[in-house]
Amino acid sequence: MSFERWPRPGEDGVSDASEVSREDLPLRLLAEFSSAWPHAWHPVVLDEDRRSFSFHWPKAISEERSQSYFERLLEVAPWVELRNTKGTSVTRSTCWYCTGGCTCDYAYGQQTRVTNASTLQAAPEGSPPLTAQSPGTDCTEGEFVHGSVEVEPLSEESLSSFRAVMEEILEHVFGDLFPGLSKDAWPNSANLNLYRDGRQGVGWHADDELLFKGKDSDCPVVSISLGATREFWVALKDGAAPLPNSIVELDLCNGDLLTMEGRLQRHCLHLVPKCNPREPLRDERINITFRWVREHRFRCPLRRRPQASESTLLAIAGEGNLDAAETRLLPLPLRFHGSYVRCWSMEVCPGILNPLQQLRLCDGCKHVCYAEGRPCCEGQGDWAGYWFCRRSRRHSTWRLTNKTRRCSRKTPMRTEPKGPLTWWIRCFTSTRDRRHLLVPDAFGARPQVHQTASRKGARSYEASSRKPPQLSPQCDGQLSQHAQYACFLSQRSELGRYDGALILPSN
Ligand SMILES: O=C(O)CCC(=O)C(=O)O
Ligand SMILES: [Fe+2]
Repeated sequence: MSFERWPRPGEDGVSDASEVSREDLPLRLLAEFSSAWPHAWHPVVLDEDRRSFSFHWPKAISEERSQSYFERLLEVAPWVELRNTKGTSVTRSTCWYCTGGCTCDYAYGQQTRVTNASTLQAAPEGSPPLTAQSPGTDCTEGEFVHGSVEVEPLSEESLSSFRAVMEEILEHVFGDLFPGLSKDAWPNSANLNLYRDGRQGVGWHADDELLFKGKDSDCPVVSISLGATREFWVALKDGAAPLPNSIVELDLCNGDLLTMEGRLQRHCLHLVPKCNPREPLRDERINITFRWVREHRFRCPLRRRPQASESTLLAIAGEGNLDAAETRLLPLPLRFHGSYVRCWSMEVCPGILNPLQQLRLCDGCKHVCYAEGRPCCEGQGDWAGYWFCRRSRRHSTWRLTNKTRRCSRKTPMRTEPKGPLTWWIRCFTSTRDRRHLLVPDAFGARPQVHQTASRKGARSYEASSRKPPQLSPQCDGQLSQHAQYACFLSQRSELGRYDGALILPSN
């Protein structure tokens, strides 16, 4: 599997389903209508063959605004808890919002529906909770199947505050951040998700419901993230399951905006994985996915009304014609190739990790995240045979970055190694003797031990060498035996510190 792009349709045994080109059937990307095109946007998936696109705009919404939206939604949105099959745990909470008099409700999976918050009646005082609809299947993982959904009675006040926040968010996101989209082309609905902590998530699924015509036509979605950072994965669909080695992952942080467009819902699945239980429990995260309902339900009054044919809406829905000004394609900026998927190992660890990923257990974090593993890349050279996930690698960077900032505030952090490199290895242990287990093994000969320092009751030892260290399986085994051992490796040069460390298991 190549990483700068997914296999083309029909290549490497993948399905040969390709789509009509954007030249033949115009489709404009949502990002092109934003105020920050192209500089702020990072492509996540750019697959012209499959007409599938996803772009990420980090920190599109200011921290202050995001915080305010988050707090208000947490309090006033009519959250409905979704549970697992046995009803023993909550997988996430959701609610559904529509504008413009639409009364469509939203189906999570095959049967369960959540009532449209625009049509919910405020309950008279003392009335019992509403039990919403029949049990159903949510998403594609058995784990995310849930039983009947309880909707608490809502006060008139909280319902109208909910609508007010949503209107404000719509105005800011689409009015300010997408000035090129006329108001008639704004999304007319949103699905909201609340993940109370890292134990909640959403399984592999596609937003391909009939309401959005996601299965057989272009289907734009704009997702915004508020609160805690969570991972987001996208993969090519292989039948009903994700193609394991095609997973593209990124972190969605407070205020980030992500688009999914074109036929992505037809060819791909996405997921918000649960966090590693060994990491601290993450705080709440709210996600809002704005969508365009295009096939209203039978009982919805909008079904009978003629559909608006606003030209920018036609352009992002792939329904414009070749001559219309709004649907005429803009050339993509040079830095975007026609075929690209985001590849973390190329971005963060060039030369240290092999870019070909496999879904397997990470030698760093050992997190059984999905299908007994996570996307991992093998180390190169002395690191051959060790597999690391993106988070293991990021975790170690965080430590280095913090330390570097404290030590030399005036020296900017380098992202590329410059000058002669020195490899450093550091271990924390409560027993002085244990450094002898690690350090000679790592550097072969007798290295110089540079520092000993006390850190929360544990000592830290550092050793350096001009040659990359060798961590033998034997040495790794010794590390694993001692819970206090956390060892990491970094490259430093005279001119700065290379942001490229790898972390080993701390127990
Ligand atoms: O939480 C997210 O970022 C994704 C939510 C999602 O996929 C959905 O609502 O369909
Ligand atoms: Fe989704």
